[in-house]
Amino acid sequence: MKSVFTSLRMNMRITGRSLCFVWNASRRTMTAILFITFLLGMIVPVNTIIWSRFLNTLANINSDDRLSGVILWLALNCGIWVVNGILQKINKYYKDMQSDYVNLYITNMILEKINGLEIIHFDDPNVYDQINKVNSEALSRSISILNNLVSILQNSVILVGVIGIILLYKPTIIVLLILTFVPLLIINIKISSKLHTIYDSRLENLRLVTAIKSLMIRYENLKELKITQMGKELIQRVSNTYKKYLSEDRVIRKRNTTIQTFGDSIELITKFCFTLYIIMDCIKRKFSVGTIVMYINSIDNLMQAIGNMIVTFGNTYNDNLYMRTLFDFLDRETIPSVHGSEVSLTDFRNIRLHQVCFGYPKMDTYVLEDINLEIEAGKSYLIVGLNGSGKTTLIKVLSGLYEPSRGKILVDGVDIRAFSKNSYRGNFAVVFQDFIHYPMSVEDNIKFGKYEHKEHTARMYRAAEQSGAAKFIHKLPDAYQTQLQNEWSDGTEISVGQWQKLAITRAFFADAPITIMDEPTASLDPVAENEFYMGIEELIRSRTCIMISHRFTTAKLVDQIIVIDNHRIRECGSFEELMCSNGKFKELFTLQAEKYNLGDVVNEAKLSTH
Ligand SMILES: Nc1ncnc2c1ncn2[C@@H]1O[C@H](COP(=O)(O)OP(=O)(O)OP(=O)(O)O)[C@@H](O)[C@H]1O
Repeated sequence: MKSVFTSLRMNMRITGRSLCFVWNASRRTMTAILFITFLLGMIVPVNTIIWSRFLNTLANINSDDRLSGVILWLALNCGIWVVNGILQKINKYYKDMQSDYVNLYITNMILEKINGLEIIHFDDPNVYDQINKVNSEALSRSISILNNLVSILQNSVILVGVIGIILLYKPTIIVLLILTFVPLLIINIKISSKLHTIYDSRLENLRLVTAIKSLMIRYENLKELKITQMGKELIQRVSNTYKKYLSEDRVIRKRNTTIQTFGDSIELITKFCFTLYIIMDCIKRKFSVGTIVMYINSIDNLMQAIGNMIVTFGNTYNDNLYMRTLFDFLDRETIPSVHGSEVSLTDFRNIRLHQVCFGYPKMDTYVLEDINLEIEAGKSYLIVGLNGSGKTTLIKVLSGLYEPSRGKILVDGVDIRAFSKNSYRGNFAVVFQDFIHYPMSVEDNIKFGKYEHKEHTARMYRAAEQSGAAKFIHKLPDAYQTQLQNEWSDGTEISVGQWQKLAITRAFFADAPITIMDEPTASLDPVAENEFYMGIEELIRSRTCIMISHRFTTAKLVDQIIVIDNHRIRECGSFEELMCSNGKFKELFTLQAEKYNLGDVVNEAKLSTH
């Protein structure tokens, strides 16, 4: 019993919060809907009375002068239906508009929340399930919540009206009728709850199916899919998942249809019994035809209103299950990225990582262990190490995307936890390995590096010259205005290396105090790579720059090389120092130089270190 009350209280709380959402989405439209719905609800009992008057007048007709009374009641009845039709149409218009407003309101809140989440939240698969659910159902739930609200209001008004009429006749009928419907209400709620649990358990698998479907229509995936001919296998996997649920759904639907048919039959039999009782009783008490019809219609309306209310409560319960997920998601605790003091690194002296350890969630080992490192303003760094050694993780921690699990990061002695995350991150321009391909124009792809400087078009041209992107951009159909990607009208596809040049240009455009590039030349041809490094010499000298690269030709350009091995910093020093120390860097460098037949470079390095 206690759990029923807890559940009821929780549902009422959720319904209350949902109503606030609907109300806040557009108060004006909602006021119009409430007013019209109230009028529509009033029409039913009023019309019942009018119709009974009409029948009574008709039954008593015995001279011509009574005909005008009949016509009047009939005209009133007709007028009510016309008004009813007009109000229904106006209400539909407002309801459609309000559903859109609610959808927009909820979608905005979801997106704001997603935007406010930290990367660490996205390491949890439950977050994806939650986001997928709240996103995909936002529109249908907005419509449903609104319809339920309107239905509850309209049926409440009808109930009050017809209960008023029936009270004049026999109050006990109302109690009996309501009792008949209680089991139906419970069955309805049970069905909704069960369905929700079943659908919730499918979320991750359905998300996977959606991921496979979108994978199959992504342009960059097509070539590999055609060569490997894995399309059929992917279709099979999608189809198997659906088939599994289809057979589950068949059983559920069969059972629900049986229960609902049984419920409907009970409802009809109850209605027949009450109608029969009223007719017999009214004849015995010598009531007029109009009055008998009025009571029968009232019972009919009352049953219909209660039936509607039950369906609506079932739907509301269902919506509440969705809204609970939504509210849980919106209430997820996040530290606002603007929390803390502002920081600008335009004239910082150093950033120090002090005994920093970091492990991703769900991992019981550290990816970075005991990192002690000093990044000095104006110097350039190269981070090298084997795959998976923790290089990218180091820059994610350094740029404030993840907080260290242990240890601290200090800017000129001040712990970065004192700064607002947004403000601290704003000091970095980072070219990640998996940079974004914005489905927009070249100009947008560059200016998104620092959109508050979007008016600085000369800076965009300069950045494109520095990165070496300007040459290919000029050859595009609309140069900087060219829409990128084939899947959009007038879209142009560019090569992987050209995308990379755009990502680099974006970082240059940002002109941040610290520039970080993770494998910036991975997709560039040797000429482009050479041009790139010649082009960035000035950049490297003019600001703090950190690069990650497996190509050791970069090593001589930078002030310091940081060697990460097995999640720890093993060596740190200039090219000459590391070549002297006969450590990991020299081993890797020699290996690469020999492989690419760069013997001269090795010899030169050997000479310069002696
Ligand atoms: N989001 C994540 N969640 C869990 N583990 C992760 C995550 N990102 C990376 N890792 C793990 O952390 C380790 C270090 O990854 P990282 O990307 O830092 O390596 P890297 O040195 O940059 O490698 P590469 O040279 O291949 O780019 C790897 O073992 C990787 O599997």
